[in-house]
Amino acid sequence: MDKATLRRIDNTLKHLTKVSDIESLHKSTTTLKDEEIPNVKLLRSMLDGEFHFDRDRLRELFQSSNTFNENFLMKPITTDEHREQTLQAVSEIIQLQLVQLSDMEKNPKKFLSWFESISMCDPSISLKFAVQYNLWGGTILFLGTKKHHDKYLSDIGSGKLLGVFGLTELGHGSNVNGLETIATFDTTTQEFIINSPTWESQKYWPGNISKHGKMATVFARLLLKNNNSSKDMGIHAFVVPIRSGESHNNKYGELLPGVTVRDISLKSCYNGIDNGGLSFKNVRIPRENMLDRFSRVDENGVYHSEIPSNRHFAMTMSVFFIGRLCLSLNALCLMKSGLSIAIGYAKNRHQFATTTKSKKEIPILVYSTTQLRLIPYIARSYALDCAHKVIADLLTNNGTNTAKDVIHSYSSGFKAITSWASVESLQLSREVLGGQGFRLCNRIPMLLNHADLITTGEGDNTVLCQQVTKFLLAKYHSVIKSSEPSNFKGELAYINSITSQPPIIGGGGGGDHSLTELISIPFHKWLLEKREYILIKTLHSRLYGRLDDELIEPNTERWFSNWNQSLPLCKMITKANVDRLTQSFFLQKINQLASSFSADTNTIYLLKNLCRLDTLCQIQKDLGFFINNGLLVGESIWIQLQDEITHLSRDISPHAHLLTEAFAIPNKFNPLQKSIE
Ligand SMILES: Cc1cc2nc3c(=O)[nH]c(=O)nc-3n(C[C@H](O)[C@H](O)[C@H](O)COP(=O)(O)OP(=O)(O)OC[C@H]3O[C@@H](n4cnc5c(N)ncnc54)[C@H](O)[C@@H]3O)c2cc1C
Repeated sequence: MDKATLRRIDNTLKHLTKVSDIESLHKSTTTLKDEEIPNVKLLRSMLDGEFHFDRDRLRELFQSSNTFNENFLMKPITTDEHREQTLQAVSEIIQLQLVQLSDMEKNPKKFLSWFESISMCDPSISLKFAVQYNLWGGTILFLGTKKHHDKYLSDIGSGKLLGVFGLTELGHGSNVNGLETIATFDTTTQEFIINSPTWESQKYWPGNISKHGKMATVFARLLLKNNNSSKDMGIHAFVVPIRSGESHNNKYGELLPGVTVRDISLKSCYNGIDNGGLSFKNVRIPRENMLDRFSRVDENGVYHSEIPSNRHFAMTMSVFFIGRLCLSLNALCLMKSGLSIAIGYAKNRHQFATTTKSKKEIPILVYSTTQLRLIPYIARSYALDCAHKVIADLLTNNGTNTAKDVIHSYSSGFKAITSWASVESLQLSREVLGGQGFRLCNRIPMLLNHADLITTGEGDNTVLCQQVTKFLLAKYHSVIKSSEPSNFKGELAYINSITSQPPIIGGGGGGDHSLTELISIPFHKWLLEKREYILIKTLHSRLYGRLDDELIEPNTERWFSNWNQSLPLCKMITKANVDRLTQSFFLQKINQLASSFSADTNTIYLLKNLCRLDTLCQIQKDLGFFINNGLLVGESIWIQLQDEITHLSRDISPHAHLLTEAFAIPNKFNPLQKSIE
């Protein structure tokens, strides 16, 4: 052990002897009494949910197996060593047999819970699963048919057949509809011929490509002969073998003829994943390798499709919502991990005394600025955790009844907002650790880099916000132009019951908001609903013109110009939508817990305060909007709001360590805990 680590252990132990001081300082700043300590077991049971046994088995594995030691944080290791360790970790998780690949479809709640748990260790491990199960396995499961399922799924699930998901190209990332890779059908040999016609058309970024992958699902433009020319049928997915079986020189096999691979090598994160570039020259695959759930090519080269050509691409892409939700949970888990470490540090790190006379330095968690850096994000973690659980319930209980466009919107919006929140919180956690926050062994900088990737992976957040907005706008437009222009349904049904005045909660009088009102959950709900509605209405009138005015034709230059000017609104609308859903879903889970046999009033009280704090913080981020629209009034509203957030954070802070203890991050991944052991 190096000297610095020993010093850290020593300091930590010293700090631990001062627990009573910390408690007394906290006591003076809290409104909760000692006997009102929340029940950490109850909190943990809420977060772990119904698959808590599976989660515990994973935690035991991470704690006991050396494969899960994060060697790359302690000393330089080679990229190859990291990649092999990641693969070994994947294999040890698979051996537990906690989920089946088919659970993505049959039991998404179980799959999502499992995915969040595997996000606790080195993030390369969960991303390796995202590639192997969600992307490579997911394309076979969701876009393939029985023949593909029978042939591949079992070996993909067991990790025997490692694969690649080749969608993104060097030239096209967000705009995947512009891909250039080509699949032409040869009727004489009954084969598709795969080609990368340009440098930009190489598949770029796929994990498992540089080293481990044997096969790939390749998204390519299907070209079919039409008299003497060829007709572009749009983007379709094909299974393409890329490596041979084990060879003398290489246990992962040699590249097959016509396949070229480039290694992307070191990145700022996920270095346990072998990302790379992949291109094809006249690679032939049999006709049955086309993933034909939605469309197929018969032996005469004739195309058949279940769905209209203009919907084909959207349908193909819509099956990936589960992968996006997994990454969202990944970001959430990184945020929880960072908060666990930062709270442990802030509770034990002492700087300055309260008075010049006093020799006793106080824990930095007592400072309101430290509380404000961490406690609102603990609240956000609980709120987003519960929201993801409600979405998982919807997917599992309603199955196909939950409309695809709703799920696409949820997965896109929540992935965007959760990953942005994760990056923000990890940056603040890093700052709370001061200089220690730069040491890789303390995990925070590593977690931050990984959370950052999730803002881009599985769809760039900014682009996803446009998709959420388009979904909401279309719903709004269909009602506005209908014969019942005020009868909103489904996702917008909340608009029907928004009152013009806020719910009256002991009113403040004189135009100011009373404290009761400011912390009132129904008032928060009203504010969130109003914001989303006003934003959608504003964007709608910008794009379509006023109702009695000329309509602006969609898909025209004028439309694009308006749309482009309005893009900042897309981010605001997505945030407003996700915030409204988050509050509603969080309350749903709190109420569920409150009605359970084991619930106690103190824990429920604390959870409701977390809900209040989370919503107030989201409102504060958009304060200008609320004031400008007359939803929040009074000259001193800005300081009232800040004070309320500060007070709530202060009141919750004595329980911060219990709240993060309930995240149950294994000690191995908590550097402070590790040194105490
Ligand atoms: C570590 C890693 C692993 C990956 N693994 C895989 C994999 O296994 N398989 C795979 O297929 N892909 C993979 N990807 C690719 C990933 O999905 C893409 O990086 C992502 O979709 C974004 O595409 P891009 O990088 O080309 O960015 P671009 O699309 O070029 O975006 C660049 C910027 O332009 C902005 N922008 C683009 N279009 C618009 C618009 N219409 N309006 C406003 N702004 C816009 C974006 O917001 C972004 O800020 C991986 C990427 C990384 C980094």
